[in-house]
Amino acid sequence: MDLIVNGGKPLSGTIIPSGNKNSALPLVCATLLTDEPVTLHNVPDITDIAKIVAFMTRQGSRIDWDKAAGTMRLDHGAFKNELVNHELPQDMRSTVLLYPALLRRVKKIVIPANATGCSLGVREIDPHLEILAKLGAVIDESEPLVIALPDGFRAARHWGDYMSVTVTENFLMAAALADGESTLINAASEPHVQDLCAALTLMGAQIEGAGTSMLRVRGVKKLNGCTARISSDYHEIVTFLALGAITGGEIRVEKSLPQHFDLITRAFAKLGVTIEHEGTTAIVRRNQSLVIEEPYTTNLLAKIEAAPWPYFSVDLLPLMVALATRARGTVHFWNKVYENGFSWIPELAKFGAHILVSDPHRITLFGSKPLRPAIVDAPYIIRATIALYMVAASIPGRSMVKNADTIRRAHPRFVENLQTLGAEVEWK
Ligand SMILES: CC(=O)N[C@H]1[C@@H](OP(=O)(O)OP(=O)(O)OC[C@H]2O[C@@H](n3ccc(=O)[nH]c3=O)[C@H](O)[C@@H]2O)O[C@H](CO)[C@@H](O)[C@@H]1O
Ligand SMILES: C=C(OP(=O)(O)O)C(=O)O
Repeated sequence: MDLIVNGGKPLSGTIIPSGNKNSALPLVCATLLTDEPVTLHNVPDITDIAKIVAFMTRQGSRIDWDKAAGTMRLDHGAFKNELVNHELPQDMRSTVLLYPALLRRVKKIVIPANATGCSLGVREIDPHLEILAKLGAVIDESEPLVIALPDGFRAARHWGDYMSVTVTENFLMAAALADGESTLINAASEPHVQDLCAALTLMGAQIEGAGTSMLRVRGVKKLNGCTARISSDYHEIVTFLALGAITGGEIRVEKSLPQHFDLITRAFAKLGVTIEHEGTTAIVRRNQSLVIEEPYTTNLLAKIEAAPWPYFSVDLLPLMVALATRARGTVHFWNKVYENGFSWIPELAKFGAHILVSDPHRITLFGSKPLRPAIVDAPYIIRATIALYMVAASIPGRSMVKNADTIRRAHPRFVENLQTLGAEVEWK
């Protein structure tokens, strides 16, 4: 579906963000590690979650999802210990998060070729196979790849090549039920990884080091049911603040997470935007200066660089790129993670933005150039699609972001939320 945008109006109002997709997905997958019922609050009504729920339901799980209340009760007591069909959910990275629980339950799984997620980059499967093998899985290198878990998970020490979010989450889930103490060095520490640590702890797991790059897990025999809450989506909080700034409106986002915002606030400041926090409400006031900060060091440009947490998040980078098209000055963006992180820049240029792509990881953006409405194609990258919408929303006239459905993978009621802020936008 396409987004039809009549831009140029300031967006103002108050938003309550939904739950973070990247917290909700590992938490829903972790519930499969126990036969006791688990209740999750603040579950976002998004297509990635719907796909996992459909898979679990086909396997016999009982799942009651009150979408309006955001509450989900999962009971895997009747989950069949053979796969009904061997198709795992498609076109989403989080399918990999089913591996630890499925290995325990069905002992052998075929790895789908397309657990690749969005098109930000090649999404490697090797680090997943490596960690699962360390923890006791056996990889059969036939075509297609098959992983088996003949004797349950066993404890291990592993030092990953890099801080991978889903590899760390798979380590936590497998090690929680391994026989002994496991260690992961070079672990990811994103807020969603911290959420999974907290939820597994409520289920009885013994985890030390949550939020750091070294995790220690003492395996337990069994995990129990619990009630856990999914955190507000910081991607959504940043999206709405950036939308206020780019359109010149005033937006307040409630249930924000100020403890995660130091560097995010700093990135906004580099683009001439002040973000205020009143308790758990984040605020962008109307008519921000949108002047890019100049470093004191000569011959340097303002720079926003994204890398694994606690660096600025790669998933937020497109939102800052969009904002910079309206800011006066020049800024350098560096995506240290994904080799296709800027593949959508030619679409942004269709609005008239001036951007020099230095290499697949780095761009220089010359801001405040005259922009015009355009018809652009969305990439299969959630926040790059939102970034294209943001720019369209800031330009008077009718633009179209084609094939923008990818937004629904992570953001429920996105268009409805925009409309409450006064946006003229609709799905077609
Ligand atoms: C469901 C989920 O939670 N998805 C998120 C998760 O995906 P995911 O867990 O797939 O992302 P990883 O952290 O594994 O990183 C993705 C890719 O980036 C490359 N890489 C990453 C880090 C690094 O230091 N060096 C490096 O080369 C690797 O090729 C890797 O395959 O984390 C990504 C990085 O925050 C986010 O974009 C995704 O939204
Ligand atoms: C990259 C993302 O998701 P996935 O890892 O599922 O592709 C994302 O949420 O931006």
